[in-house]
Amino acid sequence: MSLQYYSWISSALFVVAATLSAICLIRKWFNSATYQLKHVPTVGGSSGVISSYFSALRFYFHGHKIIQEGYDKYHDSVFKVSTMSGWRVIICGRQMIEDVGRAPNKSMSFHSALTELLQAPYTLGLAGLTDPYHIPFTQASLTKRFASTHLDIKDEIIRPLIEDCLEKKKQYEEIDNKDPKDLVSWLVDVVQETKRNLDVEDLTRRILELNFIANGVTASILSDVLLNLATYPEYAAPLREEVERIIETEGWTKASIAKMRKVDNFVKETMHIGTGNGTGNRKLNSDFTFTNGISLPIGTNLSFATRPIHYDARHYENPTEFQGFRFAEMTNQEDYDPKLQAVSLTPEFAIFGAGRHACPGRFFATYLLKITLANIVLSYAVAHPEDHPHRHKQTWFKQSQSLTAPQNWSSRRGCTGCIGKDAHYEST
Ligand code: HEM
Repeated sequence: MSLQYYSWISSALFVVAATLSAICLIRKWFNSATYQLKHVPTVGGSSGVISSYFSALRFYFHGHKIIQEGYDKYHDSVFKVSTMSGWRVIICGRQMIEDVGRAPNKSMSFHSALTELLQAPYTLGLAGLTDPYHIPFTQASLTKRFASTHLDIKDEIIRPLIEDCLEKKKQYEEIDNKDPKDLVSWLVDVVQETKRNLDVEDLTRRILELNFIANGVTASILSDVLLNLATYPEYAAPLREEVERIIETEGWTKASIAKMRKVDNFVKETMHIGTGNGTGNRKLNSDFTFTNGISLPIGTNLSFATRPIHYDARHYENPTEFQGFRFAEMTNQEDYDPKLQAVSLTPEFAIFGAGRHACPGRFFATYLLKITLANIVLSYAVAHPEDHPHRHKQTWFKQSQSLTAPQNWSSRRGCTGCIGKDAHYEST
């Protein structure tokens, strides 16, 4: 064959390879999240293929400002931010939050979102997310039983405790029908009732997972409650008066704690004003269209703009000012409106998420926070140390902050890096 013929063949092969590569690239581009989310406005930088990585770097340290900036522009809608693991769509509007709350698991998944966020295969393990039988337990059994048993719940669990529990359980069953009051025994009950395999390592992971979900955030909020009590000592007397009045007639019961509306309010306002942005995480299992017509493609990661929602003057008067009895004062009724209680879910108070995956531990958590605050106001005067009378500023990482103190306070006392009594929260 002639040289000319070989040259023709290689040119033809080159053209075919180049065409196929171009088709693959074009297909990849049309399937990419960047293309599929092109109708969702980008905030915090550009949406270019390379430049979005610079935006993602910026998001690490200015995530809260970027989310506030997006909310200010699109407070009834959505926007997207770039993160190192891809685009995250931030949900702002009331109706859209309700849509997320109502969406079935086949449309959007809380557990897939968590698997990715927490890198579950390397941290908690996947079993707890693929067969989460301990989650409904948190809702039903824990909420029903916590009033009589919350003090018995152990902080730390590692394997001998489970084995000990199994042994005790055997004895209880043999002796009488006594209902043991600890988390391990309750979970063992669920495993046995549902005829699952009793795998000690798997149980240990689930207990650690529940501890991880439950303890950190509750302890953070308790610290924040105490810091607010120290920063605003004028609330101590009315709180103490309420606790004394109620326990004098009713004692320390679940029902008497429920009647402490000022205590409930102080805890709720602490959560309202001290929150970060990390709630309402979902990953779409299929394309999803919100009731306002906005569509998002399968695979999209979502979160709520929790903090800007809490700081929105359309929802709350002077939203960035700490008002310890804000919610009780929103109604003049004698009975505290149940919708205003700390455990209630509304799109304007999104710290516990929304809908079917809203925090099932919130009844237990707020009960613990309230009973602890009630005890503390009776027995202690809480104050900042004399040599450091202000709160420290908070550090942010991506959209989250530790809940122990808010950031960006402007102290009128002029202590740089600290938070004064007269300070106001700033929205950015
Ligand atoms: C004040 C403290 C707490 C806060 C602010 C909080 C917040 C949250 C949030 C935002 C979610 C996700 C909801 C959503 O995306 O719609 C969640 C889920 C969850 N929380 Fe909490 N939580 C707290 C305490 C607790 C406690 C004490 C427990 C257990 C005793 C608990 C157990 C859970 C569980 C099991 C889930 C997963 C629900 C599911 O898979 O459907 N939480 N929590």
